[in-house]
Amino acid sequence: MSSNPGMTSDQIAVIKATVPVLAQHGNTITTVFYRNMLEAHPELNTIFNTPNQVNGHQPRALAGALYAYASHIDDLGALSSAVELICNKHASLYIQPDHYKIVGKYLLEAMGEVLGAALTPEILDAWATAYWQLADLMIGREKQLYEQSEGWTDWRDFKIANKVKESEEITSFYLAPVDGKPLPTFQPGQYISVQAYVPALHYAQARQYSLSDQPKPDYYRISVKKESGINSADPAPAVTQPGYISNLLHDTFNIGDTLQVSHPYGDFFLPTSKTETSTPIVLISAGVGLTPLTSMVNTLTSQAPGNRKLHFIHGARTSAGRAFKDHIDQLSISSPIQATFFTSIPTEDDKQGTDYHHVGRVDLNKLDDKDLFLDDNQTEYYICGPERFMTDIESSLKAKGVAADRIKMELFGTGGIPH
Ligand SMILES: NC(=O)C1=CN([C@@H]2O[C@H](COP(=O)(O)OP(=O)(O)OC[C@H]3O[C@@H](n4cnc5c(N)ncnc54)[C@H](OP(=O)(O)O)[C@@H]3O)[C@@H](O)[C@H]2O)C=CC1
Repeated sequence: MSSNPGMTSDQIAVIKATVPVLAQHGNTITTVFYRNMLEAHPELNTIFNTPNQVNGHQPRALAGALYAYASHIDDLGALSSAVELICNKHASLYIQPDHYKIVGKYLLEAMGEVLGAALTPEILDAWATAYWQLADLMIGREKQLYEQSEGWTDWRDFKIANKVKESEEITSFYLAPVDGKPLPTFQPGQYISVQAYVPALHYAQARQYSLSDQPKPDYYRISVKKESGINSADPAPAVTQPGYISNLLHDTFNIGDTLQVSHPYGDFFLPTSKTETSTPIVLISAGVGLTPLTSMVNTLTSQAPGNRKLHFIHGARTSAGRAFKDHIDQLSISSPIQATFFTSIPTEDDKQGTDYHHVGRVDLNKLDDKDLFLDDNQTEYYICGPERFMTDIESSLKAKGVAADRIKMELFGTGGIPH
């Protein structure tokens, strides 16, 4: 049965019939779309991640999103978590309704350019209706998110109040608002966008960084990995060239410098209902994926130090590459939390039991079931790190009998069109 009251059954049938066309031509359509739109509207380059344009990640992701939308046009509920993720990211970039007009125009034109006469007036009409149905839904959700932002509805100037090296590659930036007004709280796990002018591109770029500390009224902390562009461990790397913003932050931004920052957003978070109860929590991260989970652990240990079961599991390539090492060690002395560390490459100086517990990548089979709190069917699992890491850990938890709704993670990007 169709659950799409905004379109006629004929239009829905037409969209479904275009699914194979999108499978074949989707990437070409979105590549042409971005090229034409950014040529006509160069001011939009600040909104889109330029390296992801160059390496084709963004056109592939959009093609995957269009494919998913067409495939589920009669079951829009299946898309709700993807739409929520995208709307949060859009809100953190201050996307406005006028942007949807530009995107709609160039997307439909790109379909025409690539498909030629195969794009009949009937198909074009169905896609125009489908586009605006989704756009209106997203504009509405983004409006709600802006309304919940207590008047903070545009980029806000922040100064770097402190810059602290946390590991070989990760440095924390303490960001304080220039206007000195108290900051809104956020849910641990959420991110902010940080925008800065990139001299090499001659325009600004924005990136999302998870907030890595518990909410504080006077600063937000982000902890940024210097992206060298080498990421051979990940078969579908998010980064394939040196990161413009992460390298600028590490190399040229210092205490006292100004950046533009968005209100916190994001739908991967530990809800207040969990911080205030004693639900057992297992946090599992790899690499810089520990940042949102560090916000969660700091919030949990500051709010409910009592009887909660909390296990922080983290994998890093080396112990020198492990951020917040002393902090987590201190927390596990003063609070009833367990901490388990995996290291891929232990050095001669590393001591097992102190610097690491297990050699290799995070492997839940090396831990006892009781240390994963598997006996409690309320336990929640929060995972963050490279995409393949997250899906592997998810499979491992499911194989141990954990229900899908107790496993939380955030998969950015759609991975393109399935083959
Ligand atoms: N959603 C969010 O809020 C955030 C997400 N992230 C995500 O985290 C990822 C970046 O992590 P980064 O530090 O660059 O990762 P790295 O590639 O540097 O790897 C870090 C650690 O993860 C291990 N690892 C890599 N791939 C896997 C895998 N498939 N299975 C198990 N372990 C693995 C590595 O093992 P080895 O040494 O063997 O390679 C290493 O120990 C990005 O994908 C980023 O998007 C980061 C911060 C916030």
